[in-house]
Amino acid sequence: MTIPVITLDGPSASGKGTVAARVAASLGFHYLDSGALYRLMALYAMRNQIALDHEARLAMAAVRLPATFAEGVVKLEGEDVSDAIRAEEVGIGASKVAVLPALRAALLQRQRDFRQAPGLVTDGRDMGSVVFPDATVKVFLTASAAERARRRHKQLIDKGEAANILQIQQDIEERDARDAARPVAPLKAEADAHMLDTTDLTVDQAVAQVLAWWRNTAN
Ligand SMILES: Nc1ncnc2c1ncn2[C@@H]1O[C@H](COP(=O)(O)OP(=O)(O)O)[C@@H](O)[C@H]1O
Ligand SMILES: Nc1ccn([C@H]2C[C@H](O)[C@@H](COP(=O)(O)OP(=O)(O)O)O2)c(=O)n1
Repeated sequence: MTIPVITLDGPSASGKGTVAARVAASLGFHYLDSGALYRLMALYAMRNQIALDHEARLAMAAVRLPATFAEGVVKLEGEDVSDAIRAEEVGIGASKVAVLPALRAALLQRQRDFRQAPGLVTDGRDMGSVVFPDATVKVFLTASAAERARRRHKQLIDKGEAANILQIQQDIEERDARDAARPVAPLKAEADAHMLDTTDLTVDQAVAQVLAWWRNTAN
């Protein structure tokens, strides 16, 4: 029997990670935040003075990236970088290294290894299109750019970071444009994905909708 996978793809701050983690907890499934891998690569490059477009060096580093994920803690070379990878400039850097085909290829198997019984919930940009094209349920999550900027702004303020909502919206829109325009694994809704616009939904409502699609497919 193939191990079930639920994929959530979509633009920045649409709520993918929040919904995916909740769905995974509710079903007792594993959870993969694929964006964290791209963020780790960006942080690694920034810390080691590797240019964000140095494809050969970054692809090589991706294969043996000394990173671990355990109980919500992300470590790079043994150091807890869970907060560091969430910084806005690391998100922008992640979107830049994510255009490199060799780096994406180097991360592919690493992501597929997360497909473990009893199942996996994963979020990113190409989970349903490239990494798990045979996923049981595919969801494309969206929200208006203004609502997404508001959410990211609130997240940063709650963490005690200074943030300007207009700057955030501009960064988000630039990042989405780059993620959607790249030739390899661009951000786009698959024909077989369920569309979920969360602009006017609560987290509970979004989670309930994904679980309903899962139950319809699994039974
Ligand atoms: N309906 C909703 N669905 C998902 N997240 C929401 C919703 N409403 C508000 N949020 C909030 O939006 C913020 C951004 O969500 P996050 O999961 O980090 O997005 P992404 O992984 O797409 O970047 C979180 O603080 C989350 O609680
Ligand atoms: N499967 C993925 C996941 C992320 N990326 C890239 C593109 C995104 O702009 C960055 C950061 O992704 P992440 O999901 O962590 O970002 P957000 O939380 O949605 O703002 O990584 C990707 O190309 N493919």
